[in-house]
Amino acid sequence: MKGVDHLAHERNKTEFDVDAMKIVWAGSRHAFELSDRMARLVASDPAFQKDGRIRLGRKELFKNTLRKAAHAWKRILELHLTEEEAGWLRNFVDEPSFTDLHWGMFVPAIKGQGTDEQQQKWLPLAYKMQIIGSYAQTELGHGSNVQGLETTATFDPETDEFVIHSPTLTSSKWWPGGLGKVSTHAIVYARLITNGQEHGVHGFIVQLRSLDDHMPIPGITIGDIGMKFGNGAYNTMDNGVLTFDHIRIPRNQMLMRVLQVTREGKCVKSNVPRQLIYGTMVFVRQTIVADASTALARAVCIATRYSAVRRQFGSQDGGMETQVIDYKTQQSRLFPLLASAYAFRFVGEWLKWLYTDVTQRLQANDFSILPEAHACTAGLKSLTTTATADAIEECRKLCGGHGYLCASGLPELFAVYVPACTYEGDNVVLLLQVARFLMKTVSQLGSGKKPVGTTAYLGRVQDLLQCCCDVQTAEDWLKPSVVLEAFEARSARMCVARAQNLSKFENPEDGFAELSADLVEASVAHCQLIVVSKFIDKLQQDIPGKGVNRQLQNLCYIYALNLLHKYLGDFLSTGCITPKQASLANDQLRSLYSQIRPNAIALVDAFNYTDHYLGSVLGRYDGNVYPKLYEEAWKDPLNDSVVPDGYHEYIHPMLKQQLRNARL
Ligand SMILES: CC/C=C\C/C=C\C/C=C\C/C=C\C/C=C\C/C=C\CC/C=C/C(=O)SCCNC(=O)CCNC(=O)[C@H](O)C(C)(C)COP(=O)(O)OP(=O)(O)OC[C@H]1O[C@@H](n2cnc3c(N)ncnc32)[C@H](O)[C@@H]1OP(=O)(O)O
Ligand SMILES: Cc1cc2nc3c(=O)[nH]c(=O)nc-3n(C[C@H](O)[C@H](O)[C@H](O)COP(=O)(O)OP(=O)(O)OC[C@H]3O[C@@H](n4cnc5c(N)ncnc54)[C@H](O)[C@@H]3O)c2cc1C
Repeated sequence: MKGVDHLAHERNKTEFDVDAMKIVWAGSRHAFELSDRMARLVASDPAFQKDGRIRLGRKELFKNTLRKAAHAWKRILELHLTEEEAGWLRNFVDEPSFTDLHWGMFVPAIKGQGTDEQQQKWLPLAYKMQIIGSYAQTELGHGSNVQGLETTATFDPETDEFVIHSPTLTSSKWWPGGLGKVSTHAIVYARLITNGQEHGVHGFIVQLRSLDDHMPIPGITIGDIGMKFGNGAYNTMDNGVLTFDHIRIPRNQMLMRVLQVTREGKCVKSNVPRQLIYGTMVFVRQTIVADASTALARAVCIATRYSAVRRQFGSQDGGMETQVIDYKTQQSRLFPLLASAYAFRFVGEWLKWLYTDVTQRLQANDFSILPEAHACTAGLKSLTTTATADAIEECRKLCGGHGYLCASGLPELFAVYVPACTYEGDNVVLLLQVARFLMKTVSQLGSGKKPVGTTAYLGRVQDLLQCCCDVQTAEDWLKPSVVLEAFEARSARMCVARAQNLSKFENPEDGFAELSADLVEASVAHCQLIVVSKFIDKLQQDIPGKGVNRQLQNLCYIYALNLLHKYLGDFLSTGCITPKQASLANDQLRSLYSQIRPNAIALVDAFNYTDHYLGSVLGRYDGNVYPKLYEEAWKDPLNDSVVPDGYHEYIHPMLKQQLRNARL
């Protein structure tokens, strides 16, 4: 059987309506149709082809990215695409570039932190790309500790200007994407100083380069910080270094939604909380969660299709060998990742809803759920990006040797994805933020303050500390209430135990530092509970399509029970479940793998990825892996000549030398 036939045969086994699942995956029919149209538009345009990207040198690679970004903008204007359509188009171009920062951080920062007048002035310029913006927060010396940033913005009342200055080497802005070679402007985060007094870190709109000849504004030193991990990958981005030598900007270029500086240099607080200065990060972290499911789904799609095509061992009577997807070990590694892709999709959908809700409340001066929004975006960003980065590497291994070839698409996907564990907040630092939120919530339980939202379960802490898991058979693990209670009890018990340990310290900050590794574990448990509970919520919705809900149920329980298996130590040590119940969960997991198996290919087809977007010979929709892999090898520049360049200089003399030695 050829690879092509393998996948056709697999698709015949499907037990659910794949087109209906495509809509579930996309979020709505509208989102499906729009993303499908944009994916095809990009895939059919030769200007967006990606072949050979990994072989380009840095300069060529970067210029190629500039060309694609310009072409994308041209098509957006020609086709009068909406903002939503344009976003999808850029996504399918599939190449990190300065436009990510412009649309993803510069524009949102002005929207979130700018006053109405500032928005009216700057947004039209940004929307028409008459200016290109970056987000310059991190410095050489500080990234995580935002309050430790050193760049200063000193108000000069004589000229009604701020003087932006880099007082030390470590105050150099370092990392901002799009900054190195492209951006004309940036939101620069700096310590505000007025009348000799410091007022914390704020954002300022600063012009960096001339709009006529692109030269840096006098007093600004700017460049790229150098090559990053992997070929192609994130090297299409010009992450930059930037220093200021007393650069003057008008007073009205400080983003003043949170704090206004008057003509006299007086600081006037508005009614919005200071934390809103961090609002852009909350927004981006939320988008990163949605993107995690996309990246994970790509890797899983490649590994699943290839696992159905690949055969090793097991031939009987000269018959065909076993498809590697039929090995239980392969299933136990692959199917939880497939389930995670769906789980992250749905939690991403929910997080988007939460973000929209918070934004609307903020507009109505209701700031009550800002701490929860911060904890959820920080925690879920950390959980989903860590899991996705690990999963991409696991998918590479699931594809055996061929997974290591760039033609598999996995090395580049890994290299481009892995910094997501660091940018927008180091994943451990973010989990510590969640831990602070959880410990605060637990400490307030005695005062009668009822926790709401994702921490509502902590309001039932007494019950959860005593509850006994009610599982007697493997089938009992398919009850949503049972699974939910196990995850809630585990998280509640871990939080309470950490809070009790913290209370033994005289100084809470000392305790927090000493127990930080344990606290991070409690944060992970809490975030996993959120993902499980949002998946279960999804199952309660009316989901149309033959067999679709059944598949989602299977995936949901695979996600939950695999976590239970992986974090068994937590569940057993907190006494939420017994070893016997854990063993039943494992039995159920194996049964679920068997049920998912015939649907695996259709479940990845539901992601609706074009071959262009996947960029993988192993993950091709038609399964025609071997002929294409063979063809691909001959495209390598090393194969341009039969005898390699360097033969006469290095190989031939060596061989001759050996011959001479042999004769001696
Ligand atoms: C083959 C494939 C090829 C190509 C592929 C193509 C495409 C790529 C594919 C995949 C890529 C995937 C996704 C890409 C999508 C987007 C990303 C694009 C680009 C990335 C650009 C990156 C940008 C950046 O990194 S910008 C810099 C980000 N920096 C950080 O995140 C810094 C982290 N630090 C902090 O956030 C904080 O300072 C802190 C850690 C929270 C520390 O604060 P601390 O408590 O010490 O002190 P504070 O006084 O500051 O805070 C006290 C108080 O405030 C509350 N708080 C803190 N933060 C927030 C917040 N954000 N919102 C609300 N409240 C907040 C905190 O809880 C305290 O509250 P209490 O006082 O009540 O306790
Ligand atoms: C590809 C990429 C793109 C980026 N783009 C941008 C951008 O556009 N704009 C921008 O402003 N920035 C950008 N950044 C910077 C990024 O936001 C920071 O690198 C990130 O926030 C981490 O900060 P850091 O580098 O200071 O790490 P550090 O904080 O120095 O982390 C080093 C180690 O210390 C640990 N650590 C730090 N603090 C604590 C603590 N309190 N407790 C326990 N452990 C701790 C961390 O877990 C980590 O293991 C980008 C970074 C990358 C890699």
